[in-house]
Amino acid sequence: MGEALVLVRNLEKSFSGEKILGGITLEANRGEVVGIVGPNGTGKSTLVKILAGVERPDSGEALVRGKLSLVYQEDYLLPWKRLRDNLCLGLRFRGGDCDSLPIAKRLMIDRFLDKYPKEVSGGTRRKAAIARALLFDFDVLILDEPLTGLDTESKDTLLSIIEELAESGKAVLIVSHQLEELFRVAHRVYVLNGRPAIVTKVLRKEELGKGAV
Ligand SMILES: Nc1ncnc2c1ncn2[C@@H]1O[C@H](COP(=O)(O)OP(=O)(O)OP(=O)(O)O)[C@@H](O)[C@H]1O
Repeated sequence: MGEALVLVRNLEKSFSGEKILGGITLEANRGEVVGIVGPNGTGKSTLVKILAGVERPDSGEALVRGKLSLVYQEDYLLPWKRLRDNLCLGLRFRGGDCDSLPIAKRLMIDRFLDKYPKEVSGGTRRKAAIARALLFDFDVLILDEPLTGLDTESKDTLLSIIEELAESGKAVLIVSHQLEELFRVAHRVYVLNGRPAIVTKVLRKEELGKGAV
């Protein structure tokens, strides 16, 4: 097993006195694609925000080793910047060249690069948010509902990219309700359930896709 790049131990979080996360423990290793599934409101996005450092846990640990790139459930594209400039935020930060963007071509959004976010479809905005995250330099990629709104070809492309990232030694953590697609790429899937949420099942590669949830 590879080195753990995401480590969550006994993580607890309450909002307004109500416990949402009731002691979550999970990990994602170098070279792994790990899924998190669970009903609406279980606390999956809260877990992602704690890993990102934008929410503070009440107790327990949530660690990311190395550089993190993240796609939130909301696209958070800057409305006053064209897609190209949105995509290039990370690249320019590192002094990179933004003229040719192969990832935009691969995700089939290259013809929209001169448009503003409000001028393109929801699926195109989603792919732009994903492309922006992929253009950062990272060890760990966390994707919160990346497949929502994507057409079949775009989903297939994104799943191929995710597999390649894992093969190149990144850890990829995906929150998704799209179980069939998630199970195609995940090495392990954590099932969260209940209020407060706990991990009720861990599905391994060999069990995935067999109606195990
Ligand atoms: N900042 C906050 N303040 C108060 N309550 C919050 C806050 N953030 C999340 N919650 C509550 O915590 C619960 C878990 O929300 P969260 O968005 O993490 O769930 P989720 O599993 O990602 O849901 P979904 O599948 O619908 O995306 C919800 O009841 C939500 O209203």
